[in-house]
Amino acid sequence: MNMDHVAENGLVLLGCGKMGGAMLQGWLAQGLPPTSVSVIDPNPSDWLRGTGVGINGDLPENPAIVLIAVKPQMMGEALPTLAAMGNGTTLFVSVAAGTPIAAFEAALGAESPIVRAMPNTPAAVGRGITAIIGNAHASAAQVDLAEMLLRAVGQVVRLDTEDQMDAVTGVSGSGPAYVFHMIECLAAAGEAQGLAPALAMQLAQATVAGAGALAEAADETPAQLRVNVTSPNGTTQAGLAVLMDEETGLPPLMRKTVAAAADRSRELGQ
Ligand SMILES: NC(=O)C1=CN([C@@H]2O[C@H](COP(=O)(O)OP(=O)(O)OC[C@H]3O[C@@H](n4cnc5c(N)ncnc54)[C@H](O)[C@@H]3O)[C@@H](O)[C@H]2O)C=CC1
Ligand SMILES: O=C(O)[C@@H]1CCC=N1
Repeated sequence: MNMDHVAENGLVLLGCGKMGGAMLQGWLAQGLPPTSVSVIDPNPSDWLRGTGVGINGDLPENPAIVLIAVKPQMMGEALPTLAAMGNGTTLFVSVAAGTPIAAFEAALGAESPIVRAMPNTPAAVGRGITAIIGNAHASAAQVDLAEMLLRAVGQVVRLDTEDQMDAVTGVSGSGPAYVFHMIECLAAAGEAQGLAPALAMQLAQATVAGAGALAEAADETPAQLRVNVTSPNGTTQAGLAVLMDEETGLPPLMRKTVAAAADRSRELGQ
């Protein structure tokens, strides 16, 4: 099974908001024909209308993949729509935070192949990372198919157990928001030091993007890259003394942040 299988048999996207849209944008950019995509969404965006995909029209009888990207809170309403789809070969892939595989098996039948996935929005520019795990009825070929589809929009990692998904959600699913907030805070701190807002934002944005690119490209660890910036008794050392404080700095704050997101993921799964 490959992308041609998806193009031939069709992909149904249930919910095309920020995450569904980010992935769709990536797939279309990778050459998935818009005519092979059918979106179900009561509130299609202008961007979606301009893509040429099918919107709220006829659905393929046995699509290769049904991708579920509605809010976990909307799942109760959305699942009955799904139950009518697929014939045992259709693979269901859910990106919903919290919602366990068991909830889909209850709605779709325990024999349905299901992959639970946690992507993130950098998928829109092909730089996402998605963690996946299949249920007992997802064949190796079907998990491979999900991986191939998601690899079109970034990296893919496979999990050993479903309960890892809560921590993954706290780190990489929600993670882009932490980084965007860091850009906001860095820019605001620059303004507090007298820089004009636009200049402070340009410096903050380029610094985070550049540091991310360097961290990915370099052979050194992030810890070594940090040391490389830090001259003895220099400016970085003074700044890091605040940021790295084990009681008031980023380490306890990041632990609390990721724990709160992971806890919320567990809560959504109840
Ligand atoms: N936004 C993100 O960074 C990430 C989101 N997710 C997951 O993706 C899912 C969607 O999240 P977002 O895209 O952020 O939300 P969103 O609110 O932007 O998109 C949800 C979409 O579902 C549509 N919708 C509502 N009811 C529907 C129904 N009954 N049938 C079909 N479509 C329906 C809405 O019109 C909307 O376009 C959630 O389950 C979330 O946990 C996962 C990883 C990252
Ligand atoms: O905030 C949320 O619940 C979703 C899941 C991960 C990122 N956004």
